[in-house]
Amino acid sequence: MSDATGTESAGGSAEIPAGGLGLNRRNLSARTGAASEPAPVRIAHLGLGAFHRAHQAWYTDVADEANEWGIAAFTGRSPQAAEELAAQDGLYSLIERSVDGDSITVIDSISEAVDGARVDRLVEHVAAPDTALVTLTVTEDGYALGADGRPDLANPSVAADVEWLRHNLGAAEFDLSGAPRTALARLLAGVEARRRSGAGALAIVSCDNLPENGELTRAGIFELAELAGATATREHLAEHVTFVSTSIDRITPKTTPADVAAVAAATGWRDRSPVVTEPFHDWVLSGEFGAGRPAWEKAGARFVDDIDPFERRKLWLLNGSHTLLAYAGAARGHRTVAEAVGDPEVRSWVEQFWAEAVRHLPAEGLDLDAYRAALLERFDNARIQHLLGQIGQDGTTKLRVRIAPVLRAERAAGRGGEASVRVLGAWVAAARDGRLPADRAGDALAAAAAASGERSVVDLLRLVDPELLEDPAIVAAVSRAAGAFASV
Ligand SMILES: NC(=O)c1ccc[n+]([C@@H]2O[C@H](COP(=O)([O-])OP(=O)(O)OC[C@H]3O[C@@H](n4cnc5c(N)ncnc54)[C@H](O)[C@@H]3O)[C@@H](O)[C@H]2O)c1
Ligand SMILES: O=P(O)(O)OC[C@@H](O)[C@@H](O)[C@H](O)[C@H](O)CO
Repeated sequence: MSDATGTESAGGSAEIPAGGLGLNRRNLSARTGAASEPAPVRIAHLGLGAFHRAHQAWYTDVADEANEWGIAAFTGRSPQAAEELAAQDGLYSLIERSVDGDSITVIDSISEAVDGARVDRLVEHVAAPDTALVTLTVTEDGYALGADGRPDLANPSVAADVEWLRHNLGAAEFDLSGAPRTALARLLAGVEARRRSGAGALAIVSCDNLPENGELTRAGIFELAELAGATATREHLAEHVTFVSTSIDRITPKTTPADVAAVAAATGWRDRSPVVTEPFHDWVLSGEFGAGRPAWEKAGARFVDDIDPFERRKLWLLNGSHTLLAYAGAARGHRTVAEAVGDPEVRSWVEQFWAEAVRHLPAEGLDLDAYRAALLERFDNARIQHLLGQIGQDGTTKLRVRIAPVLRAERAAGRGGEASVRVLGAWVAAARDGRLPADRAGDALAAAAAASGERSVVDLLRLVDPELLEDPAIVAAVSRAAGAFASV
């Protein structure tokens, strides 16, 4: 349902050229003949970031030729992305950036862009009978779950939200003055409103880089309902709400001022909020959609019974090697994925890590050799400026799901897992040297890094995955690897 202002450019300066046409539905319709009315909202989305706009909103845009599936997209923490997009009627330019040039398209599947603090609006949309699904890209941190997968009550926002839910889910009307702050609590309030409105089935579709993301979301929401003593909401969840697991893939870096200028120069649109992504895209989904969904398969999405092998392939091979590059590549002075993977030493570390990981993936149906070759090509695309500093954020959570499972599997098979150990060593060295990007573990991470000698390795690894400490050889090996990175 998008317009067709496809065009080619090769990027530009950081200046927005004077003039140009403001991007909004009236101007788009006048220029291209596209429908000027937004599609009716049938999808609510939490986490209006770059990835949602490059992935789910793009899939919906391509699939929804009849303009029937509009998205109401909510930011998670700051209103800025919603304000910028609302000023453009939800429209934005998607820059598909290949090694040869840019292809730019206006995406119009977001019908409403809303500040996440507007919990009233979210609740209204989730309760509406026309709404069929809720998608999420709130980052791994946004689920606010502890290492045991349960709501992290040590997080003050979660504790406050449980209190709010306890007082409001059973009340005749929600008191939104102290409305929930965390994504799952907001969603649970919406589900309770949907129960009251008598609307039927709803599918909740997690699109974050987490293993078993559907099941994790399901367990987190059920546990919140339990903590809030919300029996009726819990029963409604069990009867009417399904949780869909997904493996999602499209490398999407942060937009830069140069990208804004490139759109203006290539298309004439004055767009404050474009998104850059790679041409590659993949979406594998598993679960029930009781109230329907867009025909995402028209854009290449696949629906499978067992998502686990796809999920592990992507999380370990792509995200695992991204995490490797973020610490081991950065230690060698590299700034972006393409720079780091262009360093033959670092590239060989990536290949070694992949060799460890693929031993624990099914050989059938995953085409692992082709997948790895394609990954190298994607990482080599130097026109995508994917910053290692961005990828390296929240390493404790990411190492837990991307590296630790491979290392544990290698050790269980009687091998050393040297390539996985190297990633942990690079991360430990960066933590000790104060070179780590921001991490949700904050003070605990700083305290662990400040401990002396092997103690710091033990304390740091505990933050990643306490199970790693059950094998003393891992601590010794990570200490040695960290020593090697400290001297890089
Ligand atoms: N960017 C990619 O290449 C990519 C690819 C695959 C999957 N993903 C998944 O999508 C997520 C978002 O990536 P992005 O590129 O859109 O990032 P982004 O920074 O552009 O957007 C993140 C969104 O999540 C919200 N958010 C952040 N922290 C939150 C919190 N604690 N609670 C609630 N909401 C919160 C933000 O407000 C924003 O709306 C990633 O963390 C990852 O799980 C990203
Ligand atoms: O988005 P994050 O922070 O979970 O991880 C950083 C990258 O590894 C990730 O965004 C990949 O680019 C993406 O998963 C590719 O599909």
